[in-house]
Amino acid sequence: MRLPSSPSPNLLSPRSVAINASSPPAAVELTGITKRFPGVVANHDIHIAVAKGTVHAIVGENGAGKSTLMKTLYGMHKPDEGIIAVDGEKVTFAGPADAIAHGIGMVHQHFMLADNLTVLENTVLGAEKLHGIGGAARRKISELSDAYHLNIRPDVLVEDLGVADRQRVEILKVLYRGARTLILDEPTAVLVPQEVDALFDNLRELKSEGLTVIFISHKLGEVLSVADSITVIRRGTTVDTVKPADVTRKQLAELMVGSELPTPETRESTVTDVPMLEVRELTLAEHGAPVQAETVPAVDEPAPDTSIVEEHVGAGRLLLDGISFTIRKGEVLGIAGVEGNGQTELIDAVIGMRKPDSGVVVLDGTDVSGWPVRKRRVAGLGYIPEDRHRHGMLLNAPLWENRILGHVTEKPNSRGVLLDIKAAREDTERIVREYDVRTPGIDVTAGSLSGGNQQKLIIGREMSHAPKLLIAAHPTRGVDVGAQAAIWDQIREARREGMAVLLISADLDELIGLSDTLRVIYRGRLVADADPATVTPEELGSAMTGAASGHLAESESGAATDTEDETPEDETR
Ligand SMILES: Nc1ncnc2c1ncn2[C@@H]1O[C@H](COP(=O)(O)OP(=O)(O)OP(=O)(O)O)[C@@H](O)[C@H]1O
Repeated sequence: MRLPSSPSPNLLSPRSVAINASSPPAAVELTGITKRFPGVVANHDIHIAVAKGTVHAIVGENGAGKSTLMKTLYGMHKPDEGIIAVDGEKVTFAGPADAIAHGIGMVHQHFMLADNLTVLENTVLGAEKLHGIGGAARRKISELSDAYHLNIRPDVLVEDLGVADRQRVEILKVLYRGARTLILDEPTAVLVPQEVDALFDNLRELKSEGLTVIFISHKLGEVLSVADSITVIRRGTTVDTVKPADVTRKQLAELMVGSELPTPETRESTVTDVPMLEVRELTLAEHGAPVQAETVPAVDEPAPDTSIVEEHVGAGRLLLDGISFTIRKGEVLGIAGVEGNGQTELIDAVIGMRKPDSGVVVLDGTDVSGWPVRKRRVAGLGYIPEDRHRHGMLLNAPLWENRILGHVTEKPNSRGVLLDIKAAREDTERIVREYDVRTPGIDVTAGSLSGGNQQKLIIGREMSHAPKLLIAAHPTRGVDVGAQAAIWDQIREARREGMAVLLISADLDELIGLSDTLRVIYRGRLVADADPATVTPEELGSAMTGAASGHLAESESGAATDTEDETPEDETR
């Protein structure tokens, strides 16, 4: 074991936890787990003991082997070596059904809910034998919701729920199936700070009832605040299990990476006067329904009721309601908002995937409103998509083909009208090197990369074309702290050379740290703006829920103050 600085005497080695004979049996104990894939040892001699009634975090770099380990524990992979014990009993799982039968449940990062079904229907689906599909099931759901303060009603439609509620439905589904140990894969990645606090309250509630939670996270501050124990995995193996009180964030990061972390550079403004993207009065109504403007708080009205913050924009309402802004060369415009408030539609309209009902998109002085996606891409638009599995990658295709994706007609991928496979392959090798994509080679499928490494490949691809405008949706979601700092540096470097960036992120530290200008989107409208130099995540979070509007950074108390509505031209001070 090696701690980079000031080792603490209280650090527990994973083995010492595992063999402590006086403790009650661990909820879950993994001993000597090894899992190999072709060309990769994803897990090697893993030792973890998770004490009952605790929250146990698993941290590690992208590709360290966290998801593989959790999938093994959940019966999705069969370990090549090693023992899994649940409540002191050795078990083998042929599949997730076996894991569930032993009280182990998993909440995946990508929710697996059918939007058009109710909470009840989603919950009983595949588990009809437990409590049927009617009254008994409804009662059980209400009981669980009350017992763990999940605040979920059985008869609401999932499509009417916000992200945090959907996550609670996933947790409820797992509890409904009798889980006593819950595995959560990066549960906070999609949540705003207030929602993270609520989730952590739920986790504490579960813990106080004797349940056990194992969660994967890249957010070390959160890990330190909620976990009872933290296991660090590096390059496939457990390097340490520590108590949060015994390590600092920096020590934890260094345990993960095995070296000093890069320090982020200091900021200097590179914003020019040259508009790169001008968006004027973009309006988009939900398809097929009568258009009725959603009332949002006028800047001089009192703050609205925040109890409805997670309500999604409903039928017939405007998904985008007169959105106008300008991003200049060398400027990062960050847009903060609770997911589902128009961010996706805004990106779709700018990139050309969705046609707005009205409004104009001007890229580098040219009106591109009627242009298809491909033409906008060639004109200099780069795109880091929100959902890399749906838009950014072909999971079954090798890395080098994914490098070509979206840039078929551009250099180095093509020469004239012909594909230049050799050059594309060489360039993929370069991206793998420069962006530290951990992979056995460029011929493996993108689907076999860990989530963070997929993201690094997409960023490398998009940055390679030196876009004039980069649309970056959650660019570092699922990416470890070291890679996050590297990606931020890449974006800053390109910005210094004149790239404009439209940044959408649920990570408020990222938004504040990277943006030159900040706007808040709420129910399809830009309702507030803030100075990234002075605004706090809490102030921003509050504006995101519709509780504050206007210019956020001028109030001494930290609460928002109101300003006059602005014209598009003067919006990007
Ligand atoms: N099905 C698979 N086939 C081949 N290789 C795989 C497969 N699943 C994972 N791997 C490889 O195993 C290693 C560990 O991946 P894993 O997804 O467990 O990492 P992780 O720690 O969860 O990373 P991240 O933080 O990026 O999600 C990586 O090198 C990955 O490419």
